Amino acid sequence: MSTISTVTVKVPATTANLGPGFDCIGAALQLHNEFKFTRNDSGLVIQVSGTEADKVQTDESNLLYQAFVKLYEYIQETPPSVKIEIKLGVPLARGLGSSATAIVGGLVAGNALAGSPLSDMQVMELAISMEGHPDNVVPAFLGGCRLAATGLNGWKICDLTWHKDIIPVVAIPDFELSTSEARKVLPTEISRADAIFNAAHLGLLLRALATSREEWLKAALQDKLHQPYRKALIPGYDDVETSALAAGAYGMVISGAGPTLLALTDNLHTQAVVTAMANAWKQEGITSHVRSLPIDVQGAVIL
Ligand SMILES: Nc1ncnc2c1ncn2[C@@H]1O[C@H](COP(=O)(O)OP(=O)(O)OP(=O)(O)O)[C@@H](O)[C@H]1O
Ligand SMILES: N[C@@H](CCO)C(=O)O
Repeated sequence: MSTISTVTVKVPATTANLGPGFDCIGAALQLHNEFKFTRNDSGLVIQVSGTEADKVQTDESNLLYQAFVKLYEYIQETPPSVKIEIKLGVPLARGLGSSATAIVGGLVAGNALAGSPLSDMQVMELAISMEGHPDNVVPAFLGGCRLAATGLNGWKICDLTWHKDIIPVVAIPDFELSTSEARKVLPTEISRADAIFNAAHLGLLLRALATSREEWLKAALQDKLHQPYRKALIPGYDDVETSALAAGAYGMVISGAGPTLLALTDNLHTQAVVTAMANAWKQEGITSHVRSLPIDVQGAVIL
C-alpha cells in the first residue's frame, strides 16, 4: 500500500500530425500544464489557475479527474478522494494537445498515488485508448517527436530525430476548434492516389526532420488526408500560410486538429515568420499569439 499523499505532474503541449502524419506522429513542445493531486477527506475539489481557467470543468466531468478515475478502474481499486490543483499553460481546444495533457496527467498521477502498479507502457496504452489516437498522448508522455503504429501485439512507438536547426513556430488564434468538430469534416474514405501521396510524404518528412534538408522540408509538409478538409474551419489559413512562406518558413501545417497553425523554419527566419503570421491574422481581424516553441524532450515528469 502506497504512503504517497501528494503528487505533482508536469505535462507538455504537443503538436500532432505535422502534415502527412495524420493520427500517427506528434512532437512535444516547451509549454506545460501542471497538475497537483493531494489526498483529502472532504471529497473532490478542483482549483484551476492560469489564463482560460474559467473554461475548465471543476466537477467529476473534468477530463483530468476522469483519467485519474480510469486508472483506478483499470487496477480495480476505488479512487481516493483528492484535491486537484491545475496550473494551465496550454490553451484549450487550439490544437496543442490540451486534452492529452489532462489524460496523461490524470493517469500518471493516479498511478503514482496508487504505488505505481502499472508500467509506463500500460499507462501509455490506457492514454491512447482514452484519447482515441496516439499522436498527442505519446509525445506528451515521452517527450520528443514520436511515431506510433499498431503492431502485431500492442502499440509500437519509435522516437524520431528532430534536427536542432528546425524551429517550430506556433500561431495560436483567439478562437477554439474542438477536435471532435474538426474530425467531423473528414471523409471516411480516401482515394488510392491520396493514400500514396501521404505515405510518400510521411517517409520524406521523417528524413527531412532528421536532416533539416531544405528541399525535403519544403515538400514534406504536404497532406491530402485532413488539411484540405479542415482549412475551411480556419479563417485566414491561406493568407497566414502565404505570409509564413514569404517570411522564410519551410512550410506550414495545421497543429493537431487546429486552429493553431504550425510553421517550421530555421533560426535565421524565426522572428520574421512570427511577425508575418501574426500580421496576416491581424489583417483578417483575428487576434493571435505567435511564438517559437522548442521541442520538449522530457515528456510527463513527476516533480
Ligand atoms: N487542463 C485540463 N483539465 C481538464 N480538462 C481539460 C484540460 N485541458 C483540456 N481539457 C479538456 O479537453 C478539451 C479540449 O480537447 P480537444 O481535443 O478538443 O482540443 P485539444 O486537445 O486542445 O487539441 P488537439 O487535440 O487538436 O491538439 C477541453 O474542452 C476540456 O474539456
Ligand atoms: N490526429 C488528431 C490530433 C488532434 O487530437 C487529429 O488531427 O484529429
